[in-house]
Order: sequence, then C-alpha cells, then structure tokens
Amino acid sequence: MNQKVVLITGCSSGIGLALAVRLAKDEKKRFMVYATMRNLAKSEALVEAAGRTLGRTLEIRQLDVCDENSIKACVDNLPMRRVDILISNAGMGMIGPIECQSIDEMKTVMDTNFFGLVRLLKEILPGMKMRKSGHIVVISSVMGIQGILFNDIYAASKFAVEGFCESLAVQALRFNLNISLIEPGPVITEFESKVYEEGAKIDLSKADKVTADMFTNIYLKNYNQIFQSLGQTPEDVAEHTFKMITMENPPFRHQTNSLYTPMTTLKYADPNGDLPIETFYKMVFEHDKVFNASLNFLKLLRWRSRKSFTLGKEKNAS
Ligand SMILES: NC(=O)C1=CN([C@@H]2O[C@H](COP(=O)(O)OP(=O)(O)OC[C@H]3O[C@@H](n4cnc5c(N)ncnc54)[C@H](OP(=O)(O)O)[C@@H]3O)[C@@H](O)[C@H]2O)C=CC1
Ligand SMILES: CC1=C(/C=C/C(C)=C/C=C/C(C)=C/C=O)C(C)(C)CCC1
Repeated sequence: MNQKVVLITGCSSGIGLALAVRLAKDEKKRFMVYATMRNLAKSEALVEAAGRTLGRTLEIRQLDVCDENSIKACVDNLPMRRVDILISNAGMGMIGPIECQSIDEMKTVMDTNFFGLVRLLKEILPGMKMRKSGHIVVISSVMGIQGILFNDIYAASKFAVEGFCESLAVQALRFNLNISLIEPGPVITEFESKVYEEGAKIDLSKADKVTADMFTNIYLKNYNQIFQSLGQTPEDVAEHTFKMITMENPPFRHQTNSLYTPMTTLKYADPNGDLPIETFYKMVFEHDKVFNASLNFLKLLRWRSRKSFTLGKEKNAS
C-alpha cells in the first residue's frame, strides 16, 4: 500500500495531538504519521491516545520549530527524507497591552508561529518540489485574517503566516503542490489556559488606567466564557483538517467554526477597513454586558460559508 508520510509539529497536546491520532487511526491506513514535539518528556498523553497505532502508523519524534538543527535531524531520519503532507501546527498565543510586553517576548511568538513555519519549509519544500507532489497544511487562525483586541502580536504572527502562504501558493501551484490554511476560532486546548494564565500575571503598571482596566475588566473577564461557550474541541478541528487532507481539491483557506465567518467577512465587505473596527468597538464598549452582546452578535450574523466544505469530494483511497 502506498502510504502518505505525514509530519506534524506540536503534538504534545491540543490540535496537533488530536490530528496525529485521527490520521494514524484512519480506517484505510492511508497515512504514516510522524508526530513531533519539542520535548519528548511530554509524550505521555500522545502515547496513551495513540494506543495500538504507536509503532505502526504513528511514530513520535523530536522537533523544535525554533531550532534549525532539530528540524534537519528529524527530516534526515525519515525514509528518503520524504514528507508528503506537512502539518505546521506548533504555535503559541500572547495577550495583553504592548506597553507591558517585552520585545523579546514578542520575538518568541514571531519566532515560533511565523519563522517556525519558514524553517520547516526551507527543509521540506525542496523535496516536495523535486517530487512535484505534496500538501502543506498550516494551522493558522481566524486571527490570520482579522485582529482581535489585545491580541496584537499573536494576530501579527498569524497575518505573517497568511501573507507568506499567499505568496508561496502561486509558486507551489507550478510544482503541483497544495497549500491549505486552517483557520479555527477559539479551541479549548492548553493554549487557552496558558494564554489566560500568562495574561493574568502581566504587570499592568506600565499601562495607563483605561488600558489596564479594559484588559482586566473586559478582555480577561470574558475570556474563559467566550472560549467555553464558543470554542471548538481539538478533535473537531482535527476532523476538519482530516477532510482537507483527504479532499480531491483542497481549498486554500478553511474556517473551522462558522460562528466566526461574519467577523472575517466584515473585513472583505468594506475596502476602507472601518467596518470590522467599528463593529468590534461597539461590541466591546457600547453594551453593558459585553459577553452577551458578543454572543448575540456572532449568533445573529451566523451564516454558512458559500463554498460549502461538506461538498468537497474525498480523494480515492490509494
Ligand atoms: N486554541 C486556540 O484557540 C487556537 C489555536 N490555534 C493554533 O493552533 C495551533 C495549536 O495550538 P493548540 O493545540 O490550541 O495549543 P496547545 O498549547 O495545546 O499546543 C501547542 C503545541 O505547540 C507546541 N510548541 C510550542 N512551541 C514549539 C516549538 N518551538 N517547537 C515545537 N513545538 C512547539 C507545544 O509544545 P509544548 O507542549 O512543548 O509547549 C504544543 O505541543 C497553534 O498554531 C495555535 O496558534 C488557532 C486558532 C485557535
Ligand atoms: C475575550 C473577548 C473577546 C473575544 C475573544 C476571542 C474571540 C478570542 C479568540 C481567540 C483565538 C481565535 C485564538 C487563537 O487563534 C471579544 C469579543 C473581543 C470581546 C472582549 C472579550
């Protein structure tokens, strides 16, 4: 059987872990999954979830997206250095007022979320081009299209990812390669708790009172509720990604949560760019109960993406 070699980054938890297991448990055994993580001491959850697939359709390898040597060593150890499907998932969040964040902290986010992808492709793209086949799947975010209050640096890192992939996509087409950006809204993973805990620890003394109050009493106060009520599970995002991978003609962009499509559509609806900014402003500041207003807004504007995902044709089993 002609198995596709899949390399996934950031598989110690969340979306990466769920996706590695989903692919390894494929009934038709179409995939050989190299589930990577920067710290192998964190492999317990994946080992447990992988069950009998471990050593069969799933292997765990070390890979730190911030370390070129680690990426090279991992790829060098794959049979014929071949990767058919690269899933760039490793990433981190960051919230808060920029006055309270150091440039070094910001660089770590860019280094992981953006340069991590660039480093992977520098190592893996030449082989895909040579073989004239491959699928590059990037876990981006709705924040790759539309920024959200107090996510300035995180959104910038995902915008960078999207601009990079848009530019590369035309070249990729020339080599018969696919690039797909997966754009989830909030997902309930360790990302949420890590971001919240770091955010809650921020020393707000460098911010003015209005900003500090906005961050604490609007953003942080509603954060958990928004994630818990409007968030997806990592398994759900993995299922969407699985469908993208097994589709005949995967689209360049795919949003996994239709609740957030209106948010990104506002941007395209107004070339001046004011519509999303004014809408967010009203949503956050001109209602007594921010959470209910946000929830109602999102639900009111819910619609289905015109290019229905479910219509996508699955590839024939190979
Ligand atoms: N959760 C959400 O709301 C959303 C998440 N996303 C994106 O999904 C992706 C996965 O996040 P999610 O599963 O939610 O969060 P998790 O925190 O559960 O997973 C993130 C993974 O990335 C790994 N990672 C971080 N830095 C590096 C590095 N330098 N090298 C290799 N691995 C690294 C983490 O490893 P370690 O355990 O060692 O830290 C972990 O395995 C990210 O790109 C994120 O931006 C997009 C939209 C929404
Ligand atoms: C908490 C909060 C808001 C929404 C936050 C959202 C929607 C966060 C999404 C995070 C994602 C998608 C992370 C990963 O990529 C609003 C509406 C601005 C109102 C103020 C409080």
